[in-house]
Amino acid sequence: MNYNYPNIRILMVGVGGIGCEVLKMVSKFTFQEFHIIDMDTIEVSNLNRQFLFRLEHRGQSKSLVAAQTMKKMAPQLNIIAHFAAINSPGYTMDFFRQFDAVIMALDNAETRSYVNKVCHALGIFIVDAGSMGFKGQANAYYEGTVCYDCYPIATTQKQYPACTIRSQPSNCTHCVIWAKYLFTQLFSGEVGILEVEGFDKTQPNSVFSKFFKGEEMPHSIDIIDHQLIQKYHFSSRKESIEELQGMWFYTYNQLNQLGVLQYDKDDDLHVLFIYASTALRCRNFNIEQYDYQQIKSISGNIIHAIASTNSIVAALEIQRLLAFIQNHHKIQYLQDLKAASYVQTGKKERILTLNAAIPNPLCNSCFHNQIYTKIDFSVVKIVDLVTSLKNHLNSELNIVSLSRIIWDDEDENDNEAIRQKKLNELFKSDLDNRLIIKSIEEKFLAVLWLQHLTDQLQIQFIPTKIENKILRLKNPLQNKKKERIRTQQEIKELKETEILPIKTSDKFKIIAQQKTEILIDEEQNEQTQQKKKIELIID
Ligand SMILES: Nc1ncnc2c1ncn2[C@@H]1O[C@H](COP(=O)(O)OP(=O)(O)OP(=O)(O)O)[C@@H](O)[C@H]1O
Ligand SMILES: [Zn+2]
Repeated sequence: MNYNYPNIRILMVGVGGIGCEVLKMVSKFTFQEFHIIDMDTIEVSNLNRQFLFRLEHRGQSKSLVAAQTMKKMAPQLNIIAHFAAINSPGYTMDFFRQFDAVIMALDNAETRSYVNKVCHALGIFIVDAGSMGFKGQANAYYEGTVCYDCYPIATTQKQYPACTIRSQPSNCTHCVIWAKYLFTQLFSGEVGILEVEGFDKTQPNSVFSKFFKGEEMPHSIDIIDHQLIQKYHFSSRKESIEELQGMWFYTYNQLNQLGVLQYDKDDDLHVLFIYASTALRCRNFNIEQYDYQQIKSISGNIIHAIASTNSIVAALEIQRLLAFIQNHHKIQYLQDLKAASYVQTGKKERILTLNAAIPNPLCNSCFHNQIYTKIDFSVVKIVDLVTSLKNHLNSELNIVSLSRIIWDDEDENDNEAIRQKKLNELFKSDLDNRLIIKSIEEKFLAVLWLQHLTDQLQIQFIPTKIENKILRLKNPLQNKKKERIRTQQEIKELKETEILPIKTSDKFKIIAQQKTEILIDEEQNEQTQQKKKIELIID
C-alpha cells in the first residue's frame, strides 16, 4: 500500500488518548506536513493509554513530546507541533486554510463545534472521533453532509469520561474527576494517579499543602486554622474557604482511619470529601462550582477511558481520511461513508450502520453563505461596520455574535449604546468575531467572519528539554495561499474569497472582494429561494 501523500497537509487537534492512537497509525505515512496541537501537559494518569508519553515526560507539553517521539519513529511524517489551544488567538482562518483535512481527537463539544464552524467556512474536510468507555464513534464531515452542529447533542448526558486530569481544569467536572482520583490515591491504596511524592499521608496539613497550595494554581489556598479541623458547616451552596477547609480536614481524618476504601457514591462521608476537594480546587482555579447534588451525581458516573476503544475509533478516523484523500472527487462515496458510524456495545455488536442524517437547514455552522475578511478591530466601530453592511445589503439588519446581540434595527436604544464602540471593545469570546446577519424582512441570512488585521500566530513556550527545532513557527499572514489539489479546488469553488489588503481609515468601507459570487438564500427552500449577490468592494 502506498501511503505517500506529499501534497496533503493535515492538522490534528488534540493529542490525548485518541490523538496518540492516530499518530501510531500514521507512522508509516508521508504527508507534506502533519501539524498537531494541544494545550495540555502530560499527567501520570495519561500514561496507561497515551503510549507516546513516559513517566519522565510528566508536566511537559503533550504535542511537543508527541512530536519529539514521532520524529524518531517516523521522520518522513514531517510533524509540526503547536503547544496551544486551537481556539486561542493567532490560530486564525489563515492558519486553518493551509490544511486539506482536520482530524479532531478531542474531549469536549465546544472545541469540536468551533473547529467544525471554521472548517465549514473554509471547506476543509473533518474527521472526528470520540469514546466513552466501550462505546465510540467516528464521523466525517464535509460540505453537503450533515455537520457536527446540525443536530444538538443530548443535554441529559449522564456519564462523564474520566479522561485527562487536567492540570488546568476549565470546568467543575474536571475538578470532580480530579477529586475522585485524589480519593483513590489517598484511600484506596492505589498509586501513580496523582503525583505521589511530597506529602505524608498521616499529616493532613502536608496532604492539603501538596494539593491545594502552590504556584501552579492561580489561587493558592493557605491552611487557615487548626481549630477548624474538627468541625465544618454544610449549610449553603457557597461555603467559605474556612468551611470548606474544615469539611476537608474533617472528612480526611475520618476516612484515613477506615483502612482501604472503595469509593461509594452513597456514602455521605465519601461524597463529602469529594465535594470539599472539588470545591477547593474550583477555588484554586477560579471556576464556578456545581452544587452538592450535581457533584455527587458526577462522581458516581465517571466512565473510564478504554485504550482499545480509542484505538478503534482512531482507525476509523484514518479510514475516513484515506477515503477522502483517495476519493475526494466522489462525493457520493463520502456520503455513503458518512452513514457508517461505529458503536461498540457490551453485546458484542460491533458496527452499527446509522442512517445518514440530512444537513439541518437551520444550522448556521454549515450553510453556504459564509464570508470572511480582515479588518482592524481596534479602529473599526460598530456603526461603521453596520452602515457598510446595510448599504451593501440594502436591508434592516439583526446581527448577533456568540455572546451578544451586536445590532438590532428593531431596537434603537440598544444600538445607540454601542454604536461608537470599536470591535475589540465588544468581542469577548472565541467566536464573537463570527457574526450571524439576518435581514429584518427575513430575506436572507449570512455569516460574516471577521479577523483582526494584525493577528499573529503566537505559540507559548514552556521550558522543556525538547529542542525547539521541532516547532516551526509561522506567521500565517505571510503564508502564501497554498495551491490546493485540483479536485478539491473544484469542490470548494464557492467558498473561495480573495482577501485583499484593507486600508483602515475612519471612513471604513467594506470589506473584501468576492472572487466568485456569494449567494444568499433564505431557508434553503428551493421554491422561495431568493438570491442576492453581495458585492463587497474595498475602497
Ligand atoms: N481547544 C483545544 N485545543 C487543543 N487541544 C484541546 C482542546 N480541547 C481539548 N484538547 C485536547 O484534547 C485532548 C483530548 O484527549 P483526552 O485523552 O482527554 O481524550 P480523548 O483523546 O478523547 O481520549 P480519552 O477520553 O480516552 O482519554 C486533550 O489532550 C486536550 O488537551
Ligand atoms: Zn450543520
